[in-house]
Amino acid sequence: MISLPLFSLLTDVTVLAQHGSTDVPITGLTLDSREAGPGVAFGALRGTATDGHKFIDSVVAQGGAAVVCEELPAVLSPATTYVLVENSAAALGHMAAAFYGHPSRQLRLVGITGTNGKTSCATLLHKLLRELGYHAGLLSTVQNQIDEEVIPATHTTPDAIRLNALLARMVAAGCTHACMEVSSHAVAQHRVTGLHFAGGVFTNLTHDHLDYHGTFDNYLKAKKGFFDALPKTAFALTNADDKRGPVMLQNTAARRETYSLRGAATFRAKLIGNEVHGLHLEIDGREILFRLIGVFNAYNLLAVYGAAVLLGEDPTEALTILSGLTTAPGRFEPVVSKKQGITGIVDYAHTPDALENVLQTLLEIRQPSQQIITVVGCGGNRDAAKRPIMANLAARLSNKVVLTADNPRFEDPNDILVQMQAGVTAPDAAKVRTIADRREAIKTAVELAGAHDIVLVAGKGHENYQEIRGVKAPFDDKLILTEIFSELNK
Ligand SMILES: CC(=O)N[C@H]1[C@@H](OP(=O)(O)OP(=O)(O)OC[C@H]2O[C@@H](n3ccc(=O)[nH]c3=O)[C@H](O)[C@@H]2O)O[C@H](CO)[C@@H](O)[C@@H]1O[C@H](C)C(=O)N[C@@H](C)C(=O)N[C@H](CCC(=O)O)C(=O)O
Repeated sequence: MISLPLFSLLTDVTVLAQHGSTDVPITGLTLDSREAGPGVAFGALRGTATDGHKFIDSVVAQGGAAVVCEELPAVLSPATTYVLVENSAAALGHMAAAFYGHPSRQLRLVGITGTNGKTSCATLLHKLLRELGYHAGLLSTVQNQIDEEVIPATHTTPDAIRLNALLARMVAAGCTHACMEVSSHAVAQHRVTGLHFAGGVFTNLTHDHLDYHGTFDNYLKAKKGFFDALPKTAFALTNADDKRGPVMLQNTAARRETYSLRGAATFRAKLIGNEVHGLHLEIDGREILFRLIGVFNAYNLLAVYGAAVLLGEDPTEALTILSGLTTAPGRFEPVVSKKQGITGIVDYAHTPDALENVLQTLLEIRQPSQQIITVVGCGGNRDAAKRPIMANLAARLSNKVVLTADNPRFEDPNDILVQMQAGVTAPDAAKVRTIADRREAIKTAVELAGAHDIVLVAGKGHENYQEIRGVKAPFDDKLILTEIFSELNK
């Protein structure tokens, strides 16, 4: 069991005031009062739904050893140490890193941020490092991994305590490298504060999460905050073809590097072919055939290749391994019905940009006679502004569309569908139907498809549940598509 004096966790924290001894031994950290008890230090965070400061008294009543807060309670207990800081979340980031022995300093940690491509890049880089012979960890939306061991993920980027605990497990398992997704929520909530990165990668930035960040500018600043905090020993690798790529490199102390499919950059690729069986790229003068499909994956491959080279890996070896890799679960995953000749594609695309990318890719690689039938919904209690945009895109870029429910959460799926439909303009309206039941929607799409057509089921990708009114019921697009194909084959 870890037991460290409180003062040793505060080395990187600016303490404004303290009440009680910082010699007190700390055996655990928490940001949730319900987990507090003797030996535990509680960080009072100002959340989105409530203010953690409300729970300080209950932490004291439970025997909590210390409280880190931005505002002291009116009455202080002599049995608890209070540490006043400007930002509890940032302080907790530093404390969590110190509590677990700064595991990120013992790893070559690469953080990947951007609206789309984070999971694919993190997963591909992890696979590449493993194939190169390293012990490596992965923190992603789909799953966390220590070498082959899979640890379920609850967040894209876990909170600072869980994050450092996982990194410490990686170090204990002998990992030398780790790849992680860095979400904008994580940056804004200081989940990555206190981590030492060997490199940061930016993929792209488009409309998402405005429900949380309020404005696009705030969203951009959250992403940029990650690059601003990189140390000068790190590399900052950005997509030069994305409008916001250059912004990420401003004011960072890290070494600035770029990748591009269009112009001058540290890592350059030329698209030679983009077909159903894979991509044909020329990278740094070498022609390579990859198993991954679509221009968006050309960007992902280039980002991962760049990161590997910046980590000191041999370019030829990195490209040779990358050429054989496939993508992350739920990313452009094919489910083929041989009997009917229909190709199902399950993809996590749940943002306008990602949906457009997938549909553009399908338009590029399909045969002229193949129709595209898209099934898509939008999540409840999340960014409502994207709903009409996604329906509009689906209708414009598909031959037929079935709008359906995603994870409705606490919203009525029919209300979400009405908001989606509002984005469909007159000539496309005839292509669109709405079926709130997602299974029925997928079945209808398959019935609408003729031999050799493509059915795209977008939005949920690897998820194996559908979240309705706080309950996660089993639901797996890939499984359901497979079942529907075999039912029709009977
Ligand atoms: C909107 C959001 O980001 N919420 C995150 C946030 O919770 P919150 O601010 O809502 O917490 P709150 O309920 O207001 O409570 C405030 C504080 O009081 C504490 N509390 C609360 C009740 C109590 O009895 N005692 C107590 O101490 C809470 O532990 C918290 O520290 O801080 C929590 C602790 O870190 C997170 O678990 C929680 O993630 C929620 C579950 C979530 O769904 N987050 C999503 C939106 C998210 O973070 N997504 C990104 C990826 C996005 C993407 O790219 O797709 C991710 O990195 O996963």
